[in-house]
Amino acid sequence: MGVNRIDRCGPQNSSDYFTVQYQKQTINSFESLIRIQDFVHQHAALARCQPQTHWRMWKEGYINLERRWDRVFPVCCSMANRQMRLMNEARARASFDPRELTSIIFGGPEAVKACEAAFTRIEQVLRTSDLDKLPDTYGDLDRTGQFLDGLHFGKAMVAEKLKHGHSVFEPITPRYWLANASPFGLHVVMFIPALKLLAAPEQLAYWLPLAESYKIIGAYCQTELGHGSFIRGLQTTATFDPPNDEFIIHSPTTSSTKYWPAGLGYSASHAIVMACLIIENRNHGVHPFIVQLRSLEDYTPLPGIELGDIGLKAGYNSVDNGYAVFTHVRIPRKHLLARHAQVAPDGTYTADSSRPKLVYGTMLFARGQLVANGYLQLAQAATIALRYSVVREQGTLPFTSIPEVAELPLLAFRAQQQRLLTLMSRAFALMFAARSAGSAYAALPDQGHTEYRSLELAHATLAGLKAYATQTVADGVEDARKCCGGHGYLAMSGLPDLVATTTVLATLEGENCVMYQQTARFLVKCVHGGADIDATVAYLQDSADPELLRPAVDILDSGEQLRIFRHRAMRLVKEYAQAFSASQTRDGLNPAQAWNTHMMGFISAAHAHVEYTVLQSFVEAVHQLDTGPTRLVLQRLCGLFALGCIDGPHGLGFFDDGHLRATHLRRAHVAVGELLDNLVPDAVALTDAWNFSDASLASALGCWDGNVYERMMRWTRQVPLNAAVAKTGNVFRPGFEEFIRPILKGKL
Ligand SMILES: Cc1cc2nc3c(=O)[nH]c(=O)nc-3n(C[C@H](O)[C@H](O)[C@H](O)COP(=O)(O)OP(=O)(O)OC[C@H]3O[C@@H](n4cnc5c(N)ncnc54)[C@H](O)[C@@H]3O)c2cc1C
Repeated sequence: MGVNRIDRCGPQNSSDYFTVQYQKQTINSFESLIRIQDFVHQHAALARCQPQTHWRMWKEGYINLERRWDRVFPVCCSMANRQMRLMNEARARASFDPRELTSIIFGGPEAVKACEAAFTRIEQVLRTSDLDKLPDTYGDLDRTGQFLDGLHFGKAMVAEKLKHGHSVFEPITPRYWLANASPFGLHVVMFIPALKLLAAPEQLAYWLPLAESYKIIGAYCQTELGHGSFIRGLQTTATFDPPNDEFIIHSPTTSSTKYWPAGLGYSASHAIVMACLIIENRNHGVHPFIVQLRSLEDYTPLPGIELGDIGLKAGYNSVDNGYAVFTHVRIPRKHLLARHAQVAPDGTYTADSSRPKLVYGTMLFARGQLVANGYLQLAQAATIALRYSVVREQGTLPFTSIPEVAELPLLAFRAQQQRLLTLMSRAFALMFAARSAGSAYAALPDQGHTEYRSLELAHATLAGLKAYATQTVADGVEDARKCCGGHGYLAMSGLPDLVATTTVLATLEGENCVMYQQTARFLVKCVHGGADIDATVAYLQDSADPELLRPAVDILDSGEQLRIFRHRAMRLVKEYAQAFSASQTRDGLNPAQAWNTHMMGFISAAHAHVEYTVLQSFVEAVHQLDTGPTRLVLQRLCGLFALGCIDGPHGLGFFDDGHLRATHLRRAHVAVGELLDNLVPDAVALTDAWNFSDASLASALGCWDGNVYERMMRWTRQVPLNAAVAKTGNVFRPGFEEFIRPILKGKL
């Protein structure tokens, strides 16, 4: 039998928890799972467990499942249909142990365990682990329903954090969306970091404990109807009133209405409001003020403050992005966050010289969070599409007839392999790049104004990486959706949600075109920079290095690839820096005109620089691993990533100065084919390595077990429209009586 014992280990008299232990050598194959099926089934029936579908606890031949029983039961009971067998066979072809890679992704076995435990707990609270049930979010949720859903998971995230003291759900939601999707997400991602960056010590001592214990809930209130990217254009005013020792927060125009801040509609009690500081008719520029929005007793808006939700969006409807109109709202003087600028009772204004940059440090921190977590959604989309491509069989290759050969799984087609495994390679590339950039923003909230130089570097690094990462993620998620054909367009595939929640990342926390330009400005400065230029950009001064200009030899070698990427970045940055100068000296343009003339070039140059650093991080991360199958699979992904960039939409920059030639491209095509041949057997194991729970994927196409068609039909029958109509003789009465019958009867 192979099963030693099954014990309850949950709350007394509860059938929810079990410890299941199997003998070491017997649980190492699919067959051994099938053998224990009857035993497991019998015990499940005795315990009256609901059969639900989830299994991801296959470890070292010994399993100690201190987890919900429902994760074990169904796979054992029903691992019978063709799709599940295909999935199982594909999984068995892996050349490496996915748990080893999981450990690399999440930072060690203990971190993996803690993360799994957090997900298990929160999925129980949210009741999302029953995969026989159509996820609520794919039912009939209107704007209000979606917001309530957001409040539900937002509250669970807060409770999990406060009770278990971890940060798993600070940057992401239980679906791996960015925390911006929770009504309380920006409280952690922007409000608290803004306090840490902008409040004076005594202010921090007062506000931080309130915020960290959720006695207040904060929003970050910057964007207005009329201005987002151009922060100096904000119009909300904070006028100092010395006799009363107060500021008066006011929205002087319609376009100054605060519009977009997450949680501002109905969730936040307080906000950090970015407003122009006016003292005796002099505008000192945009400053941060802490403003109480609602009564902490009954949550009514305070006098002079109009608040509301901005309505349905393309995504993120779980959060109440809101608007605020301030009409002469008075706040105490000490509510100006005064770490970098102060107003004395007599109206004397003092500020650090670096204040203008530091004020926007909060956005830097938020960008860092976005870079550090955005790739997870790309990995989710690749997981769904790869798993689906393993079990969906459709058609054959040209020149074969159906009786001759069985239909092929989608992943047998080269195009599908290349598209999806390239997406997988990009998810890893972004992950390693995020890690390398991590140190740039991790320390930000605690930095003082003395670190201005490192702030400038962090700003330039994160701006470009934010743009690169978010575009890669959004494009990739959309391609994964397309790779799933019609079913990928169904909400229940999980992909439309991923598309909606990632497409916006190009816009929020700094629009991507604007971000690339900020990096470009820094790079241009570095070309002419002094001796203390940072190591990450020092190559821009290497013009005399003949090594950089040497024609490419073996583009399959990672060292050579790095050189090629560096060459492209250096050439583009210098070329546009020179063009920028020439437009001024030769053509008489002023700097703004010259910049505008070459804007697209600067964006390409910044993109090339970021892509070089991303590849650099990937190559370095692979080199640091011990030799073995896991390193080999990552090395192949790294190669696929690099060659995919050369052959991608931005690849022209490698060729247009003749550094790479058509022969290189042909060589790259052959090499990509070889890499794919080696990677396809590892496709499912790569998806497993990310360790996404089925509930977090919420996808009928992408579950671990491969049971796609049965799950799709089970969920489809539960679609509220179908469930309701089933009760009325399977006729949609209102539709039939009012619209269909008149047509049929000619009574229009
Ligand atoms: C889901 C979501 C959540 C948000 N949450 C918050 C929040 O919590 N708090 C908050 O304060 N705000 C929030 N925002 C607002 C967000 O920060 C802004 O929308 C964002 O910064 C983009 O600014 P914008 O809307 O002014 O775009 P615009 O600047 O108007 O951009 C429009 C177009 O103009 C181009 N453009 C603009 N300037 C330049 C330039 N200098 N050079 C070249 N091209 C340019 C852009 O590339 C873009 O193509 C949120 C927005 C969204 C969508």
